[in-house]
Amino acid sequence: MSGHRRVKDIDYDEEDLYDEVDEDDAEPDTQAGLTPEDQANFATLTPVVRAELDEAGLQASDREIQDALWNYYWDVGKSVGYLRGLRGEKVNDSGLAKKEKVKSKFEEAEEERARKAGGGWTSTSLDLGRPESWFRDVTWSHIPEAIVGDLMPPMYRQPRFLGGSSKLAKLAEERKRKAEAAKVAATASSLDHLTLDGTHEQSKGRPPDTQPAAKTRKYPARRKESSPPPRQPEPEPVEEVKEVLPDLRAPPTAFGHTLSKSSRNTDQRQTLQVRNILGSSTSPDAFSGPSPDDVVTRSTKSKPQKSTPDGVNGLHRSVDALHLHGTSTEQPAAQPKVKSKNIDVPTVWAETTATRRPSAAFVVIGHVDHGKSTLMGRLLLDTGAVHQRDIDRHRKEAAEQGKASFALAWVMDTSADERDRGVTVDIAQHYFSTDTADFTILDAPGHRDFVPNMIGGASMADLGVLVVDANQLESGLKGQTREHVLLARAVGLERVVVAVNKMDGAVPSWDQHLFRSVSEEVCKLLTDTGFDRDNIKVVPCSGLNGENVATAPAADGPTAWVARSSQTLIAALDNFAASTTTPSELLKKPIRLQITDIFHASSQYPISISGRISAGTVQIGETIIIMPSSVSASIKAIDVADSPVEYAVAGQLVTLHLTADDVEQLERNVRIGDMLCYSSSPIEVVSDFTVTLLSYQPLLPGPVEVHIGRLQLPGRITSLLELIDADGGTVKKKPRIVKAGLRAKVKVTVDRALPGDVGNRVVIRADGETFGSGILSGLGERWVGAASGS
Ligand SMILES: Nc1nc2c(ncn2[C@@H]2O[C@H](COP(=O)(O)OP(=O)(O)OP(=O)(O)O)[C@@H](O)[C@H]2O)c(=O)[nH]1
Repeated sequence: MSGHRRVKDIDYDEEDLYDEVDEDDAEPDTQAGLTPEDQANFATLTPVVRAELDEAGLQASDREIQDALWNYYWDVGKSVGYLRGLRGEKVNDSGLAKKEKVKSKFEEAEEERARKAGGGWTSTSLDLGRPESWFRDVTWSHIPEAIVGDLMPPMYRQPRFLGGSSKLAKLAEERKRKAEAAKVAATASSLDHLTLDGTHEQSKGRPPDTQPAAKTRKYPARRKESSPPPRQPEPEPVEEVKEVLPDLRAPPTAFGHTLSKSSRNTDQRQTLQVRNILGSSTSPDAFSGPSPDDVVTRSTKSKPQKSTPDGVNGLHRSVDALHLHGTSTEQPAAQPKVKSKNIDVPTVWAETTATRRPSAAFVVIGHVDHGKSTLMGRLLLDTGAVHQRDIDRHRKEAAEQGKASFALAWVMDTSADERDRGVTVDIAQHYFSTDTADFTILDAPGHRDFVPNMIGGASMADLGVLVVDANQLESGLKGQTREHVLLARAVGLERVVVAVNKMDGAVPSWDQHLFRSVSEEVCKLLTDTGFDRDNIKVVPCSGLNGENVATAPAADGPTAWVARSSQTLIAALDNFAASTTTPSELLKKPIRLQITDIFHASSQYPISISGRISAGTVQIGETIIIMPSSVSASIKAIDVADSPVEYAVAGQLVTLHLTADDVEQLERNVRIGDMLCYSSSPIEVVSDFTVTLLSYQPLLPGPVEVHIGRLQLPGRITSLLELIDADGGTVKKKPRIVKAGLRAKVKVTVDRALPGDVGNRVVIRADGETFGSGILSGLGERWVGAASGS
């Protein structure tokens, strides 16, 4: 249990704010910190599980039952199953007949390998499970590599739950495990096939000419992270040759030898030749260098670099950046020249204001399943951004999976994972236009496991659309409705449209009283969190049926009051878009863009990144650097809302198509959360900073997660500097603890290089909860390690 969780459970009084806190005395009460909903669930479900165990003639303590319920998200069946398993093992331990467990092929292979390796310990001898499963239930993110390398096998059974792992995390883990097992099997079989010494079995599947063609990877291939450096494959153990079979096949090619790295490869000459072409005759890995094709392509492409006085080719500017920050680990590459039109963007932008359509980006927030994705699918359908035939296709596919009601949501939830789970995982970005304005939708996940993605999405938005299920307000107020509202304010959003959704499902349908009470409660929550009442618009609607989304509902029947007195969701958005402007001073500042996505947009562009420009302007042909690595690149093309433009300004969400002489170097050094800037005015890269924040939970020095937009870093609160009042005046220096609801200045140290500016919005989280948020008010020591922070 982390320090923060302990602090949450401390029953302290005002005195404790300034006196010593003995953490050892602060033993948690296991029930403390539970929401009333959790407690109600325990109260109702514990007897149900007990009854099922009684039926099976088994006993369990309340604590065991509740631990199981907590872990399995109140799933009675799974909890009973777990506890039965637990009891079954105890019976076996006490000497009764033990059931023979049928071993999977994977387990058998693993045991065999362990036995051959001669280790004194096998996974079954102590029944510890496989090493990769020891920490499966532990929701550690960001384990420093050094620690991972030193992990020792625990000499006790790793509990199968109580690690705080969520159901979703388990699902994902299970899926990943299956995929890895399939990959291992596939790799093994293809390596068998490449063992060209006559010892392998004949293929048992289809003959080669009937094997399905390998799938080629199609663009766009969006990636969430930059490509990891090529891994050195581990040498495969060479199996004993037991029986020599007649070799009926053609001799292997040199490439085949190199690929299989067979120790029985007799054609050393050919293999060496290949390695020489690759330029690494000493390399143990044939793929650690560029391919022969790459070598040929590069030799025909490479031209001598021109050095220009303004440093457009990037060399001296990048070197400057290296001196300034000491974070780059590699020499910056000279940039290919991309022609810039040298547009005076701030002036042109000001001159064209009158002719531009209003535009805004909004983040869709709210509790899980309150209908965010469905409502956005509806908006896209009703504004013509997606076609009815696409929805029909989604409906058919969704119906095949027994999820017909998710057809509209599938417009937003495009990944297989999201569709399987029925929840949004990452931020989806879509565009639509109304008669008067252009919009970008950032659909945020509602589930608490994906709050970091929600923070990233909200940081890119001009306004929020809070979707509330009219019939489930309570669950939302206890869950992510409240947290999302808090975070939306924390990242600086000031305006919000509340969509009181699923009004069709109210009893009675479109109940006006229900709408009034829901809107009053939500408005109170918003104003209590700091939103101005004038900046809140509330509309009743049904995303599923489309009533009051793009068009007003029927003027008679249950929706008559809506048609009479409420604006549509689109009208509310149009109003806000009309008042969305970017201050002209912001355009004159140096460029700042936090990278929120990295991908290959097309074969034309080696690497593309997207994000919101928070200050300054960019135009085609400019050379930029990416911090903390200081790697430089040229802007080859720019897209705004999927359309090509010549320049873009602060406030816009853009995709920049980048190029560099050394694209691999660029790819290696760009990561989500990095900042794009000019080398002439680079962002500081620090290892600690001061944040002026409002605390939502009691704060003590200890480990935390730092969120700045899409950047998420492990770190720790190293000191509580002072408590302050609303005007920033000092109330108390060096408090021992910051009570929830107080303002404070706090020093935070991060474990990786942090590119940051004073004024950035910072969210501090720990244990999956938000502990405070505020503004970066002081930069600390410059980061001196590698840019990756490893
Ligand atoms: N009756 C009714 N059901 C709706 C409405 N909107 C959404 N639903 C249903 O609510 C369920 C959840 O909808 P989603 O759109 O996936 O909810 P979400 O808020 O996006 O969920 P996450 O992405 O997981 O946060 C689906 O079964 C929808 O069909 C509505 O207006 N009326």
